[in-house]
Amino acid sequence: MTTILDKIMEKKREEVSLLKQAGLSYTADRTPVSFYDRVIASKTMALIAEVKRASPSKGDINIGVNPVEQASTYAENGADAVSVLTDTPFFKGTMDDLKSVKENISIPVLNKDFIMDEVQIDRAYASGGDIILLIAAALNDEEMHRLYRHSKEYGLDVLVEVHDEAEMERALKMEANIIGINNRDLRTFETSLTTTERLLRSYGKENAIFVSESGIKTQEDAIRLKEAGAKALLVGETLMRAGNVAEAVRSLKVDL
Ligand SMILES: O=P(O)(O)OC[C@@H](O)[C@@H](O)c1c[nH]c2ccccc12
Repeated sequence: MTTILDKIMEKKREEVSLLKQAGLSYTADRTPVSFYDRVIASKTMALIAEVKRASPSKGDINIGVNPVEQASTYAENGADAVSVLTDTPFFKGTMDDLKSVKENISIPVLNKDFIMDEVQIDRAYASGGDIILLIAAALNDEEMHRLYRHSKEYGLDVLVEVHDEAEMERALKMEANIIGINNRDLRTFETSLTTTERLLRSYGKENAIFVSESGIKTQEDAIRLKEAGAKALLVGETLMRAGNVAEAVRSLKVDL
């Protein structure tokens, strides 16, 4: 069965090959802002607030959003990082979104994309990204290790995303210090917060920051995930659709 993740990765392969053909050299001299250090020092559950115009599972979510305004509202109301979707074909985001957001806020910025090659990490670093996403379901161990190491050479934080026990084992084995548990199955789109609860019952004592991702709507959800052992949340759709974004951000920041 070809899943949506397969389709995305296939399309991404074309994008990466064009990117390499273009032969641009990405140069920058900057020190990324650490999300890890911020979470370790925080007395509240950390919030990664996402700029997400559209998605394959939901279609258009908030197509008219101004990414800079949205991200600034996130930052001003206590978000600990902003995630910017930069995939265009499936999520309608761009690298320019990431750059303009970075220019306007000081909290760390996550380059949310489907990374499969070093060149995307070079570009993320040069564009102001502070955190890289590596999706275990989309990469084998050799790729994960290689891309993880490459990110670390720039001083970038890496969020390793898992969805089940086998992927969690792989993330822990490579000593990832920030592990995202995606409540959404990228193959079927089925979303349930019990994914975080189940995985943290088995692995919650391990030495990593666990980020619960996707399908988070209310303060009750945030409290439930805190009780499961998550130290951070990644929230997109709820914030993109909120009538009062500032209030929605504040309601998701709960004490640890
Ligand atoms: O909009 P939600 O349900 O709050 O989800 C946010 C985020 O977790 C989701 O966008 C996401 C998690 N992992 C991903 C990997 C690729 C693209 C997107 C994602």
